[in-house]
Amino acid sequence: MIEQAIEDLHVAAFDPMPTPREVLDRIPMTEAAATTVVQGRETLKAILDGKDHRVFVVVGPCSIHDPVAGLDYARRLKALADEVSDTLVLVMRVYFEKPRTTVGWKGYINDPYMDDSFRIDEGMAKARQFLRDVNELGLPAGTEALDPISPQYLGDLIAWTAIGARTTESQTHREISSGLSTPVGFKNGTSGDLTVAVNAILSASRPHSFLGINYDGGVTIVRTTGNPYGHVVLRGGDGRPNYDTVSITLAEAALTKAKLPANIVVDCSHANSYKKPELQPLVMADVVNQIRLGNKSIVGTMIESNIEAGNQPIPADLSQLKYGCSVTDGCVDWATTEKMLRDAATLLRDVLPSRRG
Ligand SMILES: O=C[C@H](O)[C@H](O)COP(=O)(O)O
Ligand SMILES: C=C(OP(=O)(O)O)C(=O)O
Repeated sequence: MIEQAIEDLHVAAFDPMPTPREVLDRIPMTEAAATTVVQGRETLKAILDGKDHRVFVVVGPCSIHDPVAGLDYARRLKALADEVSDTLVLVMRVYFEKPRTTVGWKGYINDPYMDDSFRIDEGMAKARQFLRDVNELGLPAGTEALDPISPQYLGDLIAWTAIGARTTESQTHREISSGLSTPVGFKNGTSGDLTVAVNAILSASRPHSFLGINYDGGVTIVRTTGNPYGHVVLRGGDGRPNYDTVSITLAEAALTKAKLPANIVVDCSHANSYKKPELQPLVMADVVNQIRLGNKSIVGTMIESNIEAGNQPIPADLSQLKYGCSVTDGCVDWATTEKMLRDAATLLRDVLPSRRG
């Protein structure tokens, strides 16, 4: 028998991970959190069905790295959500998994201590705790589904899911989406290609059978029924925005041709603002203006926002981290966020009720 190893040549270790059931038992759903999740999902579905005239806004940090600052942000957002609730439905961006262009910190689940210790076991529990805390405030949460196993640990606390620009074309992510309990926004590709997002909605709306794990961590064949609440998220690409009226009209046409509802979310960040956070208010204002001028397809927007503006590199000495400032993409600060949302609510208040018929 050949003596040379032929398997796991590039694997350093297989470390244990608690099962979803163990984590759910440790951090169980509460009545208050469940109410927020259910109401959040139902409201978003009603908006996508054209039955609720409001616009939803997925707003919050590019990534969560400090739960204390994250909850500070969530409390502010909840107060603002109540203030604008006749016009806007605010969903907090609670992103724990970052898809990197090459390499970099991959988020709070992957490396919760930001020291390359990669304690995914602890990160998952901390992420669940944070999500439960946010929901208990009465604020629904939106996240990016990146890892195919994570939804088993966190999915019950999520009201809206994004599939990112780097994974919209991935069959695995389309399969997962077909079984998710939330509406799913598919980003256009990083090149700006919208076809991948339209194809993703079509794929995710159908039943799939694929490999996954159950709550006890056993390998299973997951059989899904299909998700009817897929929609596109325009985030720009290839160095060009795609929130202008021409791009929106082309997106509407692409959805109609695919016999899909013309439901569009505009991401004010990423390539739509050339990754310059200070440009996000211009994108938001433009989108609000389009709605005021009669647009019927824009159902939501996304804003990357934090307590402090901009972003910071992760320092070797973590005590040097600036409180409430992003360690991934740059964000608008809290004062700007309040202004963006209050202005939008004021400008949309009169036009929304008659908008979607
Ligand atoms: O929103 C987050 C980032 O744009 C995404 O994770 C890619 O980041 P990167 O290009 O810095 O790796
Ligand atoms: C990674 C993100 O966006 P995109 O997939 O559009 O790059 C994000 O919103 O964090």
